[in-house]
Amino acid sequence: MSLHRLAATIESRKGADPESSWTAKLLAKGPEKAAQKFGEEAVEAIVEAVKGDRERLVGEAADAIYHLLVMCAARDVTLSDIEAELERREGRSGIAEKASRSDSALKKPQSGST
Ligand SMILES: N=c1c2ncn([C@@H]3O[C@H](COP(=O)(O)OP(=O)(O)OP(=O)(O)O)[C@@H](O)[C@H]3O)c2ncn1[C@@H]1O[C@H](COP(=O)(O)O)[C@@H](O)[C@H]1O
Repeated sequence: MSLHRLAATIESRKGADPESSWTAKLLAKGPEKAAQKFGEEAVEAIVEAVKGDRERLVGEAADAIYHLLVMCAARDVTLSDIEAELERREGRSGIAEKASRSDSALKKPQSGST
């Protein structure tokens, strides 16, 4: 299933019957619960990555991505919003981005300094 199909399914579950849909049930519990579930699933993926179990990591990564999208949907952040942010960053190395952040931190006056 493509991420866009998954995101559209999640969106369609807003207001659906929580008895028939896990997504609707989770969304009905609010953004905090969705965030908690994403945290749990992310930790499970981390555990499998550290252990090096490739097959289980695939499963946990899928759970984590699904729960990340539900958490974002609960705050009305769409996959398109995330893609737009990724596109904005495209072509800019993470190393250059980090360097520009530490440059600006150096230029920033320290709090309490005169
Ligand atoms: N990708 C997923 C997906 N990944 C994980 N899950 C569910 O997420 C839940 C999390 O598992 P847990 O073991 O943590 O759940 P739990 O222990 O019952 O939860 P707690 O009581 O601990 O809170 C399980 O019930 C999984 O089935 C998912 N549920 C749905 N989807 C996708 O979303 C679509 C719509 O699903 P429904 O909204 O259920 O129709 C499906 O067709 C899938 O494509």
